[in-house]
Amino acid sequence: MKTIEVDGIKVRIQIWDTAGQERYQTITKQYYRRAQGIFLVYDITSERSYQHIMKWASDVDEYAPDGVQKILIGNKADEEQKRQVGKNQGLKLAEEYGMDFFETSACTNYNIKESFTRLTELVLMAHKRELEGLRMSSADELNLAELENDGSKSNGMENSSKSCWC
Ligand SMILES: Nc1nc2c(ncn2[C@@H]2O[C@H](COP(=O)(O)OP(=O)(O)OP(=O)(O)O)[C@@H](O)[C@H]2O)c(=O)[nH]1
Repeated sequence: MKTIEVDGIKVRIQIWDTAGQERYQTITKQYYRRAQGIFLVYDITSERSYQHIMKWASDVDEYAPDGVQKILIGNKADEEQKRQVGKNQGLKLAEEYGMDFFETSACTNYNIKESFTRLTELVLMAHKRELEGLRMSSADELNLAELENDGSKSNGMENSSKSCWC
């Protein structure tokens, strides 16, 4: 659990670090279901981990809720001398997936706060959009109900006037 401040609002976030190893995949997938935001993390010193992002992204598509917010992370930015994945490769992949992208370092703390703040911001914005959507659709339903009501009133009047004619 961590409390961070986004646009002056204190937000308490719950962070889960899922296991990357194949043998834990069955358990890992269960965590996706309740996630609101997901970091897809590769290691900039490992081309292989970058190639694996596609697999992670398709798992997320399959198991995470529709509106889940995602950010691509290239971690170990402090290990420049061992770099195998260019920053442009990260940016390109993130663009393909329509995600934001950060290079980070858990060692030096580079971009850690920034990426968590951004993901939280995206989750909050998505939540707000969802609430507005719900409010609008319930307003539509009310309008429809009113129209239907009016319709039945006018029907009623027609009927009552008809009954007068008889
Ligand atoms: N230099 C450097 N090393 C890092 C960084 N982040 C993690 N490491 C190291 O990388 C190794 C793996 O880190 P983990 O946090 O276990 O990686 P993980 O992806 O969670 O691994 P799984 O638990 O198998 O999913 C450890 O030795 C860490 O100390 C970083 O930003 N820079």
